[in-house]
Amino acid sequence: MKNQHALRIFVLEDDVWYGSMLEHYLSLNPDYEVKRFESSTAFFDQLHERPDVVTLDYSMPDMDGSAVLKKIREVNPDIQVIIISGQEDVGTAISLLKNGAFDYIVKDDDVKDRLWNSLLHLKEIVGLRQEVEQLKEQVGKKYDYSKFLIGKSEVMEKVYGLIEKACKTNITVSISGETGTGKEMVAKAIHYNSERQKKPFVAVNVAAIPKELIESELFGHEKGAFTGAVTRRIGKFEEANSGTLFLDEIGEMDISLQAKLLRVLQEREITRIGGNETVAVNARIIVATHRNLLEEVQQKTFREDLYYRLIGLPLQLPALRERGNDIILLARSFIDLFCKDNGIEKKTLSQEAQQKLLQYTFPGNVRELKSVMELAAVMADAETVLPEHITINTAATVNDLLSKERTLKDFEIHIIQHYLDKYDKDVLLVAKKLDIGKSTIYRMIQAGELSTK
Ligand SMILES: Nc1ncnc2c1ncn2[C@@H]1O[C@H](COP(=O)(O)OP(=O)(O)OP(=O)(O)O)[C@@H](O)[C@H]1O
Repeated sequence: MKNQHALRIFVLEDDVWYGSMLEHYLSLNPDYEVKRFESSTAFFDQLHERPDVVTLDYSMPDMDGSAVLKKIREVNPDIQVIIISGQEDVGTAISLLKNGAFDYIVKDDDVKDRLWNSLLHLKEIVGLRQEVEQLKEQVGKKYDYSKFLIGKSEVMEKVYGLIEKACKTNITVSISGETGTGKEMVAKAIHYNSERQKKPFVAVNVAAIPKELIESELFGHEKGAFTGAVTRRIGKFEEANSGTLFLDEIGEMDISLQAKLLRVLQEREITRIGGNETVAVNARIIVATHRNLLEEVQQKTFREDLYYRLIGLPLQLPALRERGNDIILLARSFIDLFCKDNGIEKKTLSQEAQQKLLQYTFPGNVRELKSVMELAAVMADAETVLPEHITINTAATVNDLLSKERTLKDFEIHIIQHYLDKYDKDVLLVAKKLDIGKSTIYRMIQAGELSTK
């Protein structure tokens, strides 16, 4: 069976007897896989197999040792080379070591021992290097999904799976989700974990730019293209070249501009406003919307052809209220972050405060939770955040309540809960305000449908 962690050694030695001796000797170590070559030509033919180490006879008849070393380093600088030389020549040895040889061993009586020790040393280095590579890979994974994006719920795990797929190719990604669910963060996670990570990530919020300016913002303009265009300006498409262009709130794009965007995406080139020259576009596109674009297509406010161009890999971000215990993970992380940034002592989240958070529907999603937790960290004087430190914007709850389709029973529960929250859990007052029997409320509390914490 092949030993996955074996050190792969190529022995390049024209002296058959000497080479066989080295091959036999090194093969005694079960952690070494040894291959022997008698000519440089045969050796270079097999170099694509990427040995970890080469033991190189300095005086090969078909190519001199320095040239072999140079060529190996050009092909793959990770391959370590141990020179084995018939003569002790300090000048040559130094020059070879300077040029990247790992060791220089003279063919004398000690050659086997020295080679053995040198390889042990090297194996340690190669092992460490592999370990570093593996750790880097793990850190890389952690970087995107746990440092940036917090959440372990099943729904978020699915999102991570899609992000991983999106990172591997240039496919257009369309992210949808309510406001504050982390659409921009996801777009960044994709960019910074894709091959384009070292190139620019350029975000444009389509809704935030006046209609008249968006075209020049995206495609740029030439000097004098319109009043106020005093200099030539490149647009976001050009700025994001080789990188990623994130078009946020794409559903807000004016229908006439949609036609222009479609043309750019089809032809992969832009023309700056007022210009004739075309410029190739190589930006990866990620779009986001809080709207249901398919509905917009049906209502003819979004072009169907553009919709199909942009849909690519659809990634639906769940609302915070669908992420279960992620609310607590996020809440804790926001408190920690806030305390750290402001140099105040760490605070913990009491059980009751956690319950209060879990009962709220967070229409503003993660963004809202973040500001609620920052305020809570300020309000809590001691080291524990209690329910009274958590200020929930009840007006938003009503809006959210009515904007969602629910069963009548669900509406009932949410409305009564909203009133209980608003009136400090005063059941009698709530019963009076809603004109319902207090026993109805008590029964629902007992059934666990309502909370008085
Ligand atoms: N999973 C997450 N982990 C940590 N922080 C998050 C997460 N999701 C969102 N956030 C934070 O919530 C805030 C809102 O995120 P972001 O701006 O990405 O949301 P959005 O969906 O793009 O919002 P909008 O719809 O308003 O454009 C940011 O401060 C972001 O750092």
